[in-house]
Amino acid sequence: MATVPTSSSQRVKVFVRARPTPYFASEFITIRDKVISIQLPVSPRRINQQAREWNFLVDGILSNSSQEEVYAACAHDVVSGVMNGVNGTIFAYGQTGAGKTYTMSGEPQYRLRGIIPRALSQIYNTVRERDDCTTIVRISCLEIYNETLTDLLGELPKSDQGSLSLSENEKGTSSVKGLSVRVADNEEEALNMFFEAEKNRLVGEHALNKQCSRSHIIFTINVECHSAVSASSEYTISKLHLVDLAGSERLGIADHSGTIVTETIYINKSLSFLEQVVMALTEKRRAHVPYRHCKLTQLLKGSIGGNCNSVMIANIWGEREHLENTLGTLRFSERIMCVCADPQRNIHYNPVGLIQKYERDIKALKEEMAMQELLHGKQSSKTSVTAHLTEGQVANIKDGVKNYIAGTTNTLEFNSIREIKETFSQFKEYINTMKKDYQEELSKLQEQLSKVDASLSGPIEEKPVKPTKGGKFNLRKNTGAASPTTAETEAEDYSDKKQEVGVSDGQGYGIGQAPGDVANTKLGKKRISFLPKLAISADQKKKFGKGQNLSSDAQEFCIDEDTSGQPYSPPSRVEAFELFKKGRGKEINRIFLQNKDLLQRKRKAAYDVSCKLNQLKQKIDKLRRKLVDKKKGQMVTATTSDGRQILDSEEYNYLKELQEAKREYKSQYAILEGLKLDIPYCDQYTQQSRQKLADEFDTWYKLAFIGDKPSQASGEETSATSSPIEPPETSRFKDLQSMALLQGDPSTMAFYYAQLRTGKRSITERRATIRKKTSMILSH
Ligand SMILES: Nc1ncnc2c1ncn2[C@@H]1O[C@H](COP(=O)(O)OP(=O)(O)OP(=O)(O)O)[C@@H](O)[C@H]1O
Repeated sequence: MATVPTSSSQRVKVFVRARPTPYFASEFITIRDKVISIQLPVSPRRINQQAREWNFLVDGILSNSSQEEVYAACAHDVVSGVMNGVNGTIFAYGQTGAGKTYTMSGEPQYRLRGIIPRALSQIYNTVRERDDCTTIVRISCLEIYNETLTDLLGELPKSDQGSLSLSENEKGTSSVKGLSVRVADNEEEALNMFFEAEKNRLVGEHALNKQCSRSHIIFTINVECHSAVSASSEYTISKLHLVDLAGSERLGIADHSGTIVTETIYINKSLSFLEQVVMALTEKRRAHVPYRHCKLTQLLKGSIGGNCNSVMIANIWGEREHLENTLGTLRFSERIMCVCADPQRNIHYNPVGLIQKYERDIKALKEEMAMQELLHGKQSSKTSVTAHLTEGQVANIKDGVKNYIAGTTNTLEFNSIREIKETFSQFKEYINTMKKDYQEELSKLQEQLSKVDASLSGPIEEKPVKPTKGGKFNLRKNTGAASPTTAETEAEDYSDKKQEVGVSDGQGYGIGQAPGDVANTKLGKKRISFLPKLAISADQKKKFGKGQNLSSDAQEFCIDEDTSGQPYSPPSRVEAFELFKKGRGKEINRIFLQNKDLLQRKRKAAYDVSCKLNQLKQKIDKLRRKLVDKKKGQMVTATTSDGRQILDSEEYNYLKELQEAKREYKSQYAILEGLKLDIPYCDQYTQQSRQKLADEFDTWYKLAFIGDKPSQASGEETSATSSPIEPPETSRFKDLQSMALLQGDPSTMAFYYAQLRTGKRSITERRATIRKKTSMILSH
């Protein structure tokens, strides 16, 4: 005999409910806690009769218990399990008149309602309490009478209904073709269905019961739960079978006639098949369980034990005349308690989620295979199914590396050796691209520097030249290797021209030895133009006045064909700067404007991309909301009869659009990241060229219009020129001032000009600083 599993959660549970009666055979039936003992009376006609006593241990004995108590003991936990996705079965077994229908359906009074209406109540209470879950409740009710299936909730009257047929899917689960499965949105709707089924069920009169059920009734509640808070593709579908079996008494066919005989045959048959199924289920070694012998066992396949919570209520009628039937019911109880159970949640996946899950599984398996191949040295680039990463995978890795470098993420995930390798190669590619960009920038910068240097007589070490006899200064050109092309060419030119001061070098400066005829710097003497192509007009000259305050050096650079000997004053810095930009500073000004323009374009592009990203974000949010709404809508309508969710074309389009928007968002985000990297870089170049322009202008202006005083050369330093190098604070301040000038605030120039005159800056030092800064940026 099969043994009863120790834990009640691992088997079918049994509760005995005794119908109240004033004639309870207490001398033969004893109830102690969970044990019920039956002692059959000794028959006086039998000899050598052994004492006939049986003890049955069950999960609970409900004697004189209210409907509420019965529900709490037998059904509450099963219904809770159903709400969590675990199937449940509660069925009443017992002889006619023992109270099965009273237990399952109850009486019309609310207080006396049975397990089915109470279960519906518990289900809807739970639905109301849960706001993290969207629940759909579907109801069906089936009657098995004489091996014929009847839909008790069918639209057509019983007489017009064709017979329903049973079918089995590939998993072996039985279903009834054509059975109505109705969605009940609330408790009231569900109770209406229950009452409708009660009304339609077949009831006959029996000697022992005026309202005798001549059929088995299976009332089924399907509960489908979807998460309302997460976009999980997972959901549960569970079913609760509430079964009111026909009376189990073994009545002799001879006791009846006609219809009752047929009914009795069918009832007896189906209940004995049920017993056989139960017996088979308790035998661990038995491979075949005879479910197919009758409709009842076919329909209850998998609902007794297995993965569901099963409870049997054994209804007994404890009067002396029913002792045999009571004994039969308790014996069946004992057997069914040996049926094992392993309750499990019924988790399902919607089709899209399922595809995604399969894709993930396939990917994981491929990676696993690749790892195995690699570990066993069998990696073959052509034969292996995982030989190459897909374009999408490579793009993902590239994005990951970019984000990692930009600091938007701190982790990189790998699923395989190939991904690790690809990540390294993406890093390498990134570094190479950066290196190339920097090299290009470096050569551009060097080119710019050499142009500027050339415009300032090449990479000059400007040295105060010893005053000539006339006390004039010459600029000596350094023809060293630092800027060979321009400088050397020019040096040759100058040697051809005997390096005469005052001969235009095409760059604005006159260089070389001063010819004897310009040794004197008296005003009114003919000078070579410092701005050869922008000769100062007569008006300008008038305005500037005559250079009486100019240094001898400035006088040298200023053109003045007017030899009237009138006093001469320098132009304002604003005016001079305009002239400078068109002449000597043309190239550096062009570079500065070019850098500034590039910076502005990058900033504008970054702004445009940010706007686009915001729009995309809004679109994504909107689509997500639409999908959630759609999903909720689907729960009511878009489901198949077996409870599977259908993805309609609208939802599919939303998903597609969402995917597209996400892809676009990702690519725009990558562009923005690139721009974010570019902007500081361009900004730095703009600042540098701006600074360079300001510096060159200062130098030019001082040399052209103010000049080093001869006293400096002779060692008579003034306070304004006492230090050749400005202290850093002054330098920084000056930088700002120059910037203010360049940013178009000329009204402040007088002030800045005065400030500038307080210190003298070394051009060589400034150039060295610029070069140092440049090399720092490039090596960064
Ligand atoms: N626990 C109970 N308390 C009060 N009345 C009960 C109880 N059990 C059964 N009865 C009464 O006994 C009668 C028979 O009960 P019921 O119809 O539920 O039996 P049954 O087992 O379903 O019989 P059948 O198999 O013939 O349908 C009913 O009138 C019912 O009200």
